[in-house]
Amino acid sequence: MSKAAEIDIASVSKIYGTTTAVHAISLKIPAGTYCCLLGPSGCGKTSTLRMIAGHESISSGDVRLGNTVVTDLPPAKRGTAMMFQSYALFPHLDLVDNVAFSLKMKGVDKDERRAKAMDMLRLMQLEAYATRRPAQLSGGQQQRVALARALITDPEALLLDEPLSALDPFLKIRMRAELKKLQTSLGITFVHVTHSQEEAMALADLIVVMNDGRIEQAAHPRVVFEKPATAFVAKFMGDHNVISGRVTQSSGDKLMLSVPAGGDFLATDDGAAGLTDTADIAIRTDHVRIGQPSEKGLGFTGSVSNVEYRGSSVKLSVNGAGIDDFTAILTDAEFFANPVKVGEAIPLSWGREDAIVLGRLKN
Ligand SMILES: Nc1ncnc2c1ncn2[C@@H]1O[C@H](COP(=O)(O)OP(=O)(O)OP(=O)(O)O)[C@@H](O)[C@H]1O
Repeated sequence: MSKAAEIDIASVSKIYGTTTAVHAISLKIPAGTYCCLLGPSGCGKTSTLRMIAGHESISSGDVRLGNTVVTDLPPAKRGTAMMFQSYALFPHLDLVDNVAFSLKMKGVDKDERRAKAMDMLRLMQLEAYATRRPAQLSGGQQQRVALARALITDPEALLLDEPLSALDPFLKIRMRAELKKLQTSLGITFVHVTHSQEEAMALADLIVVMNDGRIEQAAHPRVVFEKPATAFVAKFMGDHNVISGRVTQSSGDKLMLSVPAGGDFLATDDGAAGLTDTADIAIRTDHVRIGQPSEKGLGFTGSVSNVEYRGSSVKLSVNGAGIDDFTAILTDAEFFANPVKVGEAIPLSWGREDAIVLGRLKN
């Protein structure tokens, strides 16, 4: 296998006619990283991946792979390989010829390319199926053929466009683990497009959250989870309550926010410095507890609007202080020690460190 390469995306834009799909994004993906491009439909993930692969022209900016600027190189000359969502296997060819296809295009002689294809099929534990055609395989096996086919060119980076979306939920989780294992053993850079937060959290060393053609945050999953950079990231990842309000007090790292026709909320965070006008704060759903706050602004009293049992945890939705569907995730033990019902008024609270200030995107 080749060495892994860093991918450097410098001020890259994609414009289709009058639509700007990607707005001058910059991102460095260190060599050997498992990177997930994550975001809702239409946010520009696939366009970004296809520009790295060379399947889509770059409207402005540059992409560098290792020491080579690949912006104007055709896909086969970039040192990348792409695995498509639909796998794009040839139905009339057996697995060996499917996997060997790109070597055939490069003019590699038959014995050599078939031997290499068998090596790749062995790596994917598919050697027993070498003479079958794609239709005679399960979804998971087809996916492994597509991976073998992409990897046969010894790429420095593998680009994967929603590689798990065609699989049923059980197989998805199994193949997810296999992808991670494969990336770890090959040590090459993977860039994987997904709209699933769970998939990105499970796989990535680097999560790049995109929205509307821009990068909202690029960080390790734990940082994205614990310290979402923007209100969009906090809402999209789904593990924070986001409170938007008017800044009524701001001094040092302390911020007091007033929700229209609602309560006052406190955040103590470096990001608070100098904020005026309006701001957003985020509170982790699994850090909210039932009980009176220890300090003004670290809780409110509201009415339970929904109780959802999830096995090891219980999700409460609470309306109050000008906020709808504020979420508290309690452990099952906590909840059942003191169960609450829909319609009941309860106090909720959290610690000082649990409320963080969210930033805004600079364009
Ligand atoms: N060939 C094209 N011509 C015109 N507009 C396009 C083209 N391809 C994509 N777009 C637009 O660019 C934007 C970004 O699309 P892109 O496919 O990159 O998003 P995505 O995040 O991958 O979405 P999805 O998860 O739905 O695949 C969308 O508004 C889309 O409609």
